[in-house]
Amino acid sequence: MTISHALAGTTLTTGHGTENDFVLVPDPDGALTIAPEDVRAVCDRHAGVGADGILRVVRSREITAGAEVLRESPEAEWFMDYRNADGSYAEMCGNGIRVFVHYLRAAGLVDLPDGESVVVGTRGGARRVTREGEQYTVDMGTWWLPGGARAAAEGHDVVVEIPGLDGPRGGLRVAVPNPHTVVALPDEASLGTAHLTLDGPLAPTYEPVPPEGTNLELVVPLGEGVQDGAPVGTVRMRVLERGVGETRSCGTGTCAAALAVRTWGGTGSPNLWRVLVPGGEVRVRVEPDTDGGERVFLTGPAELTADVVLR
Ligand SMILES: N[C@@H](CCC[C@H](N)C(=O)O)C(=O)O
Repeated sequence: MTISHALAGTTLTTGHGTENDFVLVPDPDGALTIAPEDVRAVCDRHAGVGADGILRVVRSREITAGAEVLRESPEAEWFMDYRNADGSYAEMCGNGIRVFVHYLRAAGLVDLPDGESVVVGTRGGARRVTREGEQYTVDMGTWWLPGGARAAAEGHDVVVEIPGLDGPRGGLRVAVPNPHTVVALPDEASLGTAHLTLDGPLAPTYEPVPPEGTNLELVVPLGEGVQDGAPVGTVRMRVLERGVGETRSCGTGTCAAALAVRTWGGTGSPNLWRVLVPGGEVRVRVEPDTDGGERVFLTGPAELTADVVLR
């Protein structure tokens, strides 16, 4: 690992949300310029610290994307500057933002009593995060189907070839707001046989190719039940993340998975979902928005694991 002088000597913190893991880089005054190769070096699991991505902790006023967020949400003091392990930027990270808020609390940068919330800037806009005991609920904002009503009616708008599975599958694109493609599989056995890798001959192919890339979720709907008097659906999921590879969880991906299965289920499909991932379990809730659309909420845990000083 070669860490540039920009990060050498910095104390970083590692953490995860359902085992989707991150390195937090404190940079409150926006003094750091982190090159893509620095991100790759830190995230390298063999020669670096090892993580699915980094979360730079910076004040919104210190970063151009944060200044835009502040115009809409002046209370968003802190900005989650998320980078995938390959150094690329993404609009939003649903697991990362819970870990980010947990870090803000642990570092004494916010006071967040149980039941209260904090607004955090992201490249996808401002997001309100509410503490619920040891868990956090994120208002992930509005969601949409890039393929529109036609994709909803047909149930898919892209054809995906996934090595390890027998033949092409229909995928439904979901924006939350980062891009996802959700593919349904009939059973958990086929979920296990799929190859999920970003590069080389075993990488999935898409027709049409998503212009901004995509995260890919393979889902197996596991049925519906009732919880506290409300219908709740359950989904098992594996995910191949854009800019990372297969991860043990993806928060925006769990939202996309629940939203796709709910779309396929049609009217009367639950608004509450349990999504089971290799790294644990999260909950996804859908509510009507004031403008006629819908908002999606993600609830799950966050952990901090270590402080690391880079040499
Ligand atoms: N793991 C994240 C999503 C991170 C961004 C994604 N790889 C992308 O490029 O869109 C999550 O928990 O949502």
